[in-house]
Amino acid sequence: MFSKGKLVIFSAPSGSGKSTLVNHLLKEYPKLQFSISATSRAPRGEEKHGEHYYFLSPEEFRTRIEAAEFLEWEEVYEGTYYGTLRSEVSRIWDAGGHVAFDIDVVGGLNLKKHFGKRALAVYVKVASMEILEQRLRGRGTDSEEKIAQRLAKAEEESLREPEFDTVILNDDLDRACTEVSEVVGAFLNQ
Ligand SMILES: Nc1nc2c(ncn2[C@@H]2O[C@H](COP(=O)(O)OP(=O)(O)O)[C@@H](O)[C@H]2O)c(=O)[nH]1
Ligand SMILES: Nc1ncnc2c1ncn2[C@@H]1O[C@H](COP(=O)(O)OP(=O)(O)O)[C@@H](O)[C@H]1O
Repeated sequence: MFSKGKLVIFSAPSGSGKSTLVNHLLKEYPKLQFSISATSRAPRGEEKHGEHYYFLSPEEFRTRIEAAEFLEWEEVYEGTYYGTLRSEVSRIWDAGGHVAFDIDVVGGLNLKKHFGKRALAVYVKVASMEILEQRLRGRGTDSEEKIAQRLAKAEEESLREPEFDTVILNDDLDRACTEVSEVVGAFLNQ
């Protein structure tokens, strides 16, 4: 286990555009496959178990923590767990792929520490908190309370930007997609 493949970690405050950029990359690099996180939050809209997340009850999540099934996990928002299952990385590597993660800043830096040079840690940045707020509202998936929670967390997360290998400014989407493809392509080919 864990003897092959690379890892590309995308972290940023919620609403910065991680999912948008990761989805673009997954189409461009077929060997790059998405690590499906586990969460104890409820599915939103069209989200499906085993595709967007593994949706677990808080009890099941805690049982799996006890069983050491997670590479990293966190209570990202009060009462809501998120984590990366060890089995996700082995599933993708065993199939000959590279792993792409869309996770929060603390989780991303923990994975980078764990995997070292085998991993590229990318921080996705927006030009201002106002733009972040506009994107969170524009996405139309979160209540006012959830938006406030995410903005409060964003302030803290942005302080850790210097710890990442690469920073991508997601202002113009086409330009950010091109930049991210170049950076990730170079890493996967090296
Ligand atoms: N540590 C950690 N954070 C995660 C994981 N999966 C998702 N997250 C983060 O949890 C936060 C909430 O995710 P989600 O509710 O899907 O919301 P969104 O980022 O607003 O789309 C985001 O910052 C995600 O990046 C994981 O496996 N581990
Ligand atoms: N460069 C961009 N310009 C304008 N809107 C964007 C851009 N990138 C992403 N968005 C939009 O912003 C919202 C948040 O993006 P998303 O990828 O869900 O963020 P994250 O995964 O980081 O929470 C979505 O509605 C998305 O379509």
